[in-house]
Amino acid sequence: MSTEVAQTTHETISPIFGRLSLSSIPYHEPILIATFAGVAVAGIIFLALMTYFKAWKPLWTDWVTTIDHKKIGIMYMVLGFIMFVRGFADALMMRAQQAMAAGGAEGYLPPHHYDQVFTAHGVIMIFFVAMAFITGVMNFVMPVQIGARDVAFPFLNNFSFWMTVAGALLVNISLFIGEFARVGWLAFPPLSGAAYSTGPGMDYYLWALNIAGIGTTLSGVNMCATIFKMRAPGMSLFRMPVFTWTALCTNVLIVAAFPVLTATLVMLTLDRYLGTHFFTNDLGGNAMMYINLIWIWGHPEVYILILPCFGIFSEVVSTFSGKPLFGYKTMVWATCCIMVLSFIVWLHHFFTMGSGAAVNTFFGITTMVIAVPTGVKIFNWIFTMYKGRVRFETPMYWVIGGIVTFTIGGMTGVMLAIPPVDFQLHNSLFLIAHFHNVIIGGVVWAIYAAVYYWWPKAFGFKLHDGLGKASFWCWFVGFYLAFMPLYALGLIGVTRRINEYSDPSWQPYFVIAAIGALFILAGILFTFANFAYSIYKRKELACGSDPWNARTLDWATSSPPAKYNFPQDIHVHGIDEFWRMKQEGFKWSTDYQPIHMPHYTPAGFVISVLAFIFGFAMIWYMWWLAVLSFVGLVGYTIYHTFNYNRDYYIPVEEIAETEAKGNIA
Ligand code: HEA
Ligand code: HEM
Ligand SMILES: [Cu+2]
Repeated sequence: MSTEVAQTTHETISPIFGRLSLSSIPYHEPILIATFAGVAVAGIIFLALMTYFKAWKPLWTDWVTTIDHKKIGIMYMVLGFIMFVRGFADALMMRAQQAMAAGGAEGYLPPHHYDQVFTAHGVIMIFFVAMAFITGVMNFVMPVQIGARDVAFPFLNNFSFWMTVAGALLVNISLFIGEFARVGWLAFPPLSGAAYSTGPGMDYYLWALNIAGIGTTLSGVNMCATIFKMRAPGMSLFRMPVFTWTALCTNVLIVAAFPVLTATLVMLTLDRYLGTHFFTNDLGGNAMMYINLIWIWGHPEVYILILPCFGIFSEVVSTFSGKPLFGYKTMVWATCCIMVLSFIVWLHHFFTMGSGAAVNTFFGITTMVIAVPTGVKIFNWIFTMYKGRVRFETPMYWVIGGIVTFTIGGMTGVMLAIPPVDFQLHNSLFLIAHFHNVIIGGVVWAIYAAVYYWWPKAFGFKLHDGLGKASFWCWFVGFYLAFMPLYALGLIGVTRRINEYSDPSWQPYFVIAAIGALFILAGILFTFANFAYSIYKRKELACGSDPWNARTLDWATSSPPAKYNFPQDIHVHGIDEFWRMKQEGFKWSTDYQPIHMPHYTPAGFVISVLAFIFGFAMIWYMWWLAVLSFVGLVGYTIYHTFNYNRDYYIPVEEIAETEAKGNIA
């Protein structure tokens, strides 16, 4: 009950501001004040630059209201990089704290702050970095790969994006107004329940993820519909590029798994706000139910992240080896197998919680079985490179480094899948090393590969190769320095989520890990420097529409693609259609037809702003504002359904003019 919460915290709830008061501003925390000052200065510089360059109007008309899948894809990437800076700052803070706090030293982060930092890091990295990145790449690439003009529901796509931003904003606002959760990234009850997590931190967590989760689910529906209904004529399922296949499997997983997350978090929200007892020990509730439900979503979630990245590996490997992908069909079936298997392994996250030997054995074996289709993929990539003329450009560096690193992380995953071993390693730093090993090698570096690979498609010029390779080497060395010591520490029994430790012999490992994080910082900075440098030198780095001599339809468009993607419909005859077109000396004809396109609309943005206000009001118990914003949200949504002016035709003259200019949008 809310009264129960109020009783345990002795909070006073004002009718206007709810439980928000001046004491919610953490002005006694110097780190937060400094961060706030930094963010404020950066914000003022941003506002000034936007005004100076008169960029507000284009920002609104070309980006905020856009329903073009390519622009939405780019906006997801921008969100991902911004949130990555935040998540990585948290990581640096943890690395610094653990390097200092040995043998009685307390370091500089008190426990209540440290706990918020690792929770925020985990939540941000998974939901707003990794998810934003893969959704961004899928948005940009998948529709052009299947020869479509846009996704199936373009408005919904814009709405999904802004809902994700609303969730991300809530997490970040908690830095300066109130606090964030201190419960770990999956918020297990009873710790996350009303009795043990009293302040607003846990409510920030719930509303941020509830709101962003709606965006993700709808985006999953949208992408599935796009792949099923929008493929160019002739593109049967077994002619789809492998990246599109992986996007399909990932979005099927999203549609199947995210509703479970939403339902679970809604039940926890009800426990906290209305005093229900889904996950309490009293009155028939069961906290173990939460553990099961959250992992029934959580395990598929890690494959949601990795599958599109396997798709990126596949596209880059075959392009840079100058060969068709080895074993296309086995690659597709391996992806489908992983998709199905990912739903029957969730219990490996809590072998130690008393399920018994038979159940543990079952889930241990199903988990190990996933190594088989994953191994198929690794060998397919190796055989694609074998006897190919491999070109070692930056995207290929990330991919080869990524495959090697991911394989090591996968192997340690298989070790964790052995229940007796897991009894030793569960919740140790070995586990932390395992998943950073698969996520950084498999997901983050695949995203870097994708950025370096598709950047020329998005903007018409390449990123600088030397800076790209410098970034890669710093990341590569940094990763191994930062995470190999954690395997060693985990094996000697060091647990996760500690902010200090008494045994000084652990300290050298933590110091090495901190140095590794600094190398990673250099790797990140090299890529940001590369963005700036390459934009500055864009004339010199300009390239044609097919700079890598690629094989799939995404490269058949101009760079950047016109807003309608393709001037004519494409008829697909096989796998690697663009390669075939090039062999046959394909040229677009000048016989254009008007192209049917959707209008831009501010509706997605407006609804998401209202959702953000609603979330904020719920977190702070400002009931009047919650009711008002919710009514506004529903009202505006209904109003939007009466907007009949949704589409238009691009006239033939405009297409001819665009194409004559060399196709540039
Ligand atoms: C992208 C994310 C990702 C991926 C792809 C994986 C992949 C795998 N994971 Fe991991 N895992 C996480 C992210 C990921 N994991 C996270 C975030 C957690 C912790 C969450 C938390 O508690 O906070 C976790 C936790 C976790 C646990 C729980 C441990 C514990 O809490 O005590 C286990 C246990 O079984 C496990 C196993 C595996 C296995 C077997 C794979 C396999 O899919 C790997 C398969 C790949 C290979 C094996 C390499 C290539 C294969 C070959 C070259 C063929 C030959 C190989 C063999 C014959 C072995 N993972
Ligand atoms: C870039 C370099 C990174 C560094 C240096 C880093 C560092 C850390 C550290 C120190 C912890 C706490 C470990 C502990 O409990 O003792 C942690 C936890 C975690 N990290 Fe990272 N991380 C990085 C990137 C990422 C990425 C890219 C992701 C996911 C996409 C990620 C996801 C997580 C998660 C889910 C946790 C667990 C949080 C929890 O315990 O609730 N990290 N990381
Ligand atoms: Cu798992």
